[in-house]
Amino acid sequence: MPLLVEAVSVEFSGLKALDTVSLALHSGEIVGLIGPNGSGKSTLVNAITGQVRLAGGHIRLGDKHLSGLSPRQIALAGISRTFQTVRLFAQMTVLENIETAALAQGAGLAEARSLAHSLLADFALADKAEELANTLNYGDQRRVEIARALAARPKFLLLDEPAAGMNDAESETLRQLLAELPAQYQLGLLIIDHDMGLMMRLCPRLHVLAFGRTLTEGNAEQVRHHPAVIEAYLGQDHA
Ligand SMILES: Nc1ncnc2c1ncn2[C@@H]1O[C@H](COP(=O)(O)OP(=O)(O)OP(=O)(O)O)[C@@H](O)[C@H]1O
Repeated sequence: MPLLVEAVSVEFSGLKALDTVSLALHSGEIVGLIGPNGSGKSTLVNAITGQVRLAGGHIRLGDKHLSGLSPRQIALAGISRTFQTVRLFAQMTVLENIETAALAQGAGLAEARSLAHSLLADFALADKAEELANTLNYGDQRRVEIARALAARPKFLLLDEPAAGMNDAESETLRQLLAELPAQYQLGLLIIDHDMGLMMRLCPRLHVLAFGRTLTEGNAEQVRHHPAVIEAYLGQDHA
């Protein structure tokens, strides 16, 4: 059951943040969403999760229409996300952060606890289970966020800049972890990040946005050499 973004447009007081963007994401695959600052990447994730209203187009999970549903309903339908900035419950333990997400999706107490322990083991965070979330180092906090998003047992996971603020070693550890997720948890992964090294190595398919429109889609080699992509990135400070 693919996640389908069909000719989606989003406007903010006249500005077209997204203009007829289409994208398909299947279970088991990783798609990277790249583009210069302000090109509409976060807006696309916000559109999928119901955080912004569509000015046009549709979003579907297989036959089920997601557009028009509330963020909560969309989450319950199987879409989880993380945000650009860390949004953990700072005064809860790492374990409680993950358990809470499982409970919110309807898991029972015992089930939530066992799922949380197994996620912490998968993410090499078991020894941090009883620590307060805000005492963890930055890289660990970002991994707890991904584990928490997985506690909802999503069919699709949308990650908005998970490597932001990470050093090269942390980013490489994250890449290895993310590469395993689609097979390990039977999900499709959509990832936004400005770390082009990470994106090119992690994502077999890249979808490129500029000024709210799709520039191209392809593998790392195709995208890297695409004249319009080179031009779009040359027009800004960093890529
Ligand atoms: N809530 C909002 N209200 C008004 N304008 C917005 C809002 N959210 C985004 N925008 C505008 O929409 C455009 C796309 O923004 P968006 O954050 O989706 O880009 P992005 O590609 O994720 O950028 P970055 O890489 O810097 O995070 C920008 O011009 C931005 O200023």
